[in-house]
Amino acid sequence: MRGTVAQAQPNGSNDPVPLTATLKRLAPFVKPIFPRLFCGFLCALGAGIVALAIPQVLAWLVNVVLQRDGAASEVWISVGIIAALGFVEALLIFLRRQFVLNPAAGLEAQMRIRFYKHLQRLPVAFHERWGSGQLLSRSMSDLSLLRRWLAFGAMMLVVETVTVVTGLVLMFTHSWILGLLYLLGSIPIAIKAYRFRNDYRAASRRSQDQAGDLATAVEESVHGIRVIKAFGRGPHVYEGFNAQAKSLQETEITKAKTLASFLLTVVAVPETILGIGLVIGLAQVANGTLSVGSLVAYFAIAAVIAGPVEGMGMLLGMTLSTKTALDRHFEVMDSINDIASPAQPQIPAERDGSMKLEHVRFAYPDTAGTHRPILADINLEIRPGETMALVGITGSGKSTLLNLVPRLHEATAGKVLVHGQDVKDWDLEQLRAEIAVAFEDTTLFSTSIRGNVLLGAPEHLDERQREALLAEALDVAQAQFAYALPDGVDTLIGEEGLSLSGGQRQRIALARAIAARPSVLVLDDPLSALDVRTEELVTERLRDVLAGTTTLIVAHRPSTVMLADRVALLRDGRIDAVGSHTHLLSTNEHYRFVIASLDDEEQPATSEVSR
Ligand SMILES: Nc1ncnc2c1ncn2[C@@H]1O[C@H](COP(=O)(O)OP(=O)(O)OP(=O)(O)O)[C@@H](O)[C@H]1O
Repeated sequence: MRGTVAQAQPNGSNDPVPLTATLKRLAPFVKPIFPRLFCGFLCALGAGIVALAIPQVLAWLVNVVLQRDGAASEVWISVGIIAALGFVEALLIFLRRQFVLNPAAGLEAQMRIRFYKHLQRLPVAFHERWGSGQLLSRSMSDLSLLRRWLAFGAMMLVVETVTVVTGLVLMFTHSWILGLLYLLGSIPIAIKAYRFRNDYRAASRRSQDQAGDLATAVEESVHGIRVIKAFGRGPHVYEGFNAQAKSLQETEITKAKTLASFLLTVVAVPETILGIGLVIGLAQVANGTLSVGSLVAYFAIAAVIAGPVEGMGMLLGMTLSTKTALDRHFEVMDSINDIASPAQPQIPAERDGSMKLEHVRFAYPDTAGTHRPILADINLEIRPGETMALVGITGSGKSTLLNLVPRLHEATAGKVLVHGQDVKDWDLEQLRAEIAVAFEDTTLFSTSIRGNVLLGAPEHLDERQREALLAEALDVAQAQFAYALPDGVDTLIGEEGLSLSGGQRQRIALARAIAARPSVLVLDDPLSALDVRTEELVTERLRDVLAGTTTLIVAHRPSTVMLADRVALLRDGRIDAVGSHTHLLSTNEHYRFVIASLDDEEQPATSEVSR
């Protein structure tokens, strides 16, 4: 199982980034949409102010109109003004939505695309370390949270603060004693808010990380459903998932309790203050120091700002969750892509088809320094147009070596040369266009057979040429079964090609490598899932195709070895011997051992060994 978030980014929750630093990083994204957000903010502010104006009209109605038995028309005017203010408030709320929704959704999409692009660029080593669920939750739910906060949370937090402050000022204008009383209530709220901020931020980080790990668990169990079922591990996997889901549930409950406890303070303190205020206010009215209208207005203002006061707790929680989401987003965006094109890529003098490894050393990043390097000192030359088989015992580093050629991993030391030029000096895209790869563990995409096979096909080809290429690749890979599928080569294959058999998937993947028309082919045991007869047919056709292509092929079967012009034997991180199959068989003890352990008794090579 890939690393959980704790392994992936150890600084996660222990080294919180200050809020201002996070917002500063968001600023360049917000800048282009700021005018619209600001208009939305003004509308929201206007709506808040209009809401506060209603109690003023109410005070006037009670103090002036009703006190002097005003005409019915004056009462109707007051009612009309209140209704109009209500309408204006609703209109402003509508306009706020109109101003902010589109830009916020646009920003979310833009950041998501940038995130995806960055993920595509990050090296394989990064993806091996990070759980897919973590990346999924960071690209989906974290950015949705940001959109909601921008479109609503951020501006409402400001607007509601302004509303509360304005309300307080208005309270002071009606009665400074009652205003001061209400203001005193903010002291316990501020103390509570400080504690809430710390507790909620920690819980929010934990819950978002746990949700990511849970998504990884779902992804892995869906992906590995066949293995789980076949080994009857359903209950075990369920228990593991259950434990993870419970941990998340507990964190969510902690989060909810933290918020609830804060909201309790936010609601209870003003309510208590209002109770005390009522007693003081009535006493003031009784001794004539406060008008009835002002007392009514005071309570109407309190009713208007009760919502914002309460809402500020929720909005503060939302702000903290969004900050966590942004920190999680930037953690991925800050991951350094250490396998990139050089500043000034070079073009090889001649595309001679050669491939060479000179004193290549490689250790996986997480084992570097603790283990012997997987590849200690590799020296290997593959001549132009030659097919070289790479054999070695399991775990000797064959796949690792192959990954160094298209720079899926970077050699720790030494040089890998393609067409005589160090792969580090190539433009990465050009290098990878030059090399086609087929892995034993095939990955197909949820699109048509045609889409999968022509994935790396040269872009300059016209429709007719592409069709011809598709037909040839399917033919060489013995994947004609594709034509018999319900929609032929346009048949959509399920996620990761699960609707195909292992052998069929391998043949499609092989066809994909062939259709890329590479000058260098890197094949990691691409025939392992084929039956002997099909392998024979593929091998026969592949031999023609490989004739002009420099090929490095990892072989687990003698029949694959037979494809090669020469064989390289990998042992203890070094190339132990290079030569023809028969030469190595007769001269190298370890080669005989490796070949004897390969899994194919039917093939001539094995018979040779056994003879
Ligand atoms: N991402 C990784 N991080 C750390 N170690 C790894 C990683 N991938 C492979 N290894 C280790 O590197 C060694 C070589 O693995 P590799 O897959 O290259 O061997 P191989 O010769 O291709 O094996 P096989 O014949 O079984 O396919 C193994 O010990 C493996 O555990």
